[in-house]
Amino acid sequence: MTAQAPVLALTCGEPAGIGPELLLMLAAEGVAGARPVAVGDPGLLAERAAALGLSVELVELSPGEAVPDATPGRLPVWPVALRTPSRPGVLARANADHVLETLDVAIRACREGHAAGMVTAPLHKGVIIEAGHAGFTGHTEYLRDACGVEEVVMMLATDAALHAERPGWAGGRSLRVALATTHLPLCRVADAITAEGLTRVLRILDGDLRRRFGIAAPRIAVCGLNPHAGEDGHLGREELEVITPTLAALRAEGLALDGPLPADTLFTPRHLEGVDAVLAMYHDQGLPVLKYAGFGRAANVTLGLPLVRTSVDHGTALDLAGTGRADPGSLRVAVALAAEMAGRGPTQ
Ligand SMILES: NC(=O)C1=CN([C@@H]2O[C@H](COP(=O)(O)OP(=O)(O)OC[C@H]3O[C@@H](n4cnc5c(N)ncnc54)[C@H](O)[C@@H]3O)[C@@H](O)[C@H]2O)C=CC1
Ligand SMILES: NCC(=O)COP(=O)(O)O
Repeated sequence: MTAQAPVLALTCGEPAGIGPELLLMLAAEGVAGARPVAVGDPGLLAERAAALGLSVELVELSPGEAVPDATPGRLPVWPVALRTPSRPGVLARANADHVLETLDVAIRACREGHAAGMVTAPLHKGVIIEAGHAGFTGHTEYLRDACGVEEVVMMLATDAALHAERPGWAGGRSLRVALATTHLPLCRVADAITAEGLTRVLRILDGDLRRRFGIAAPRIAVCGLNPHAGEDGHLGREELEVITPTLAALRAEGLALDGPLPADTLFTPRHLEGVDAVLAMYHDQGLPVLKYAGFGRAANVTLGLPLVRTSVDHGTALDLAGTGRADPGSLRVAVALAAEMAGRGPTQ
C-alpha cells in the first residue's frame, strides 16, 4: 500500500497581497506529492478566483476531517473569516488578527497531527505592527514563540533538485543561506552576535541539515561580520573576540565549519564548492545573494521548530496583487520542500 501524500496547511497571508491568488494558481495547476489545504477566508478566495478567471472549486473542511488527494482545480479550505472586506493592494489593519489567526490554525493543526507541515504565503509585517502587535517581526519569531522554543534559524534555500525539471529554471546551483540574526535594525546587529547565540544557531543548523535535509555530515561556511572578516582586528573585532572562538569550540564538538570568511568572496563558486549551507551574520548580508541566485525559485525554512514550516522567498507584492501577474514559482518550491521535509518522518 502506498503512503498518502502529506497534508500541508497553506496560510493565505496578507489578504490584500498576492498570497491568496498564488494559492489559487497552484491549486489550478495541481500539486504533486502533497495534499494542500488553504487556511483563509473562502469568500475572499472565491472572489479572487473569479476576478482572475481561475477555475478552482473550494471545499470547506475542518482540521481533522479527511483531506482528499490533490486534484487540479480543487482546493480544500480550513475557513478563517476576514475581519473586514479586503481589496487587492489595500492594507487594512482590521485584518491583522485574521492573518495571525490563520497562523494559529495552521500551527495547531501541525501540533495536533492534522497537518504534516505548514507553508506560509507572505504577510505584511508593518500593518500587523500598526494594528497593535508592537513586538511582531515576522512568521519566524511568531512560530518560535508559539512553539515555545528559545531559538529558531531562518534559512532560504534554492534547492535545484526540487525544481530543476521545471521549465524556465536558470539558476542551476543549489544554495542554502541561513541567518545568525533575522529582523533586526542594522545598528543592533553587532551586539546581537554573541557566542551563546551563534552556538545555538549553528547547532540548530547542523542538526536540521542532518535531520530535515538528510545530509549526513553537513559542511557549513560562516561569514565574518565586518569587511574582510575584520582584517585581523583592524576593521572590527567581532571575528577575533566572538566568531572565531565560537567556531573553534563547535569544531571540537564535531561540527564541520569553515570561517569566519569574508562574505564578499565566500559567495563565489570556488568557495561554495562542497558547502551545504552558508551562515550569514545578518539578513542583508546573505539574502541578496540568495535572491540573485534564485528569486522566485527558492523557499524560506524555519529550522529548530517542532514542526515543518516553509514559506515563499518574497513578500506581499502589493503592487501586483489582483493582477494575476505574480509568479507562483517560489510557492511551488516551498510546497515541494515542505512535502520533502515532512516525508523524512515525524518531528521531535
Ligand atoms: N514570508 C513573508 O511573510 C515575507 C513577508 N515580507 C513582507 O512583504 C512586505 C513587502 O516587502 P517588499 O520588501 O516590498 O518585498 P516584495 O517581495 O513584496 O516585493 C519586492 C519586489 O518583488 C516583486 N515580487 C515579489 N513577489 C513576486 C512574485 N511572486 N512574482 C513576481 N514579482 C514579485 C514585487 O512586485 C516587488 O517589485 C513587507 O511587509 C515585508 O515584511 C517580505 C518577505 C517575506
Ligand atoms: N526576508 C525574509 C522574511 O522577511 C521572512 O520573514 P518571516 O515572516 O518568514 O519571518
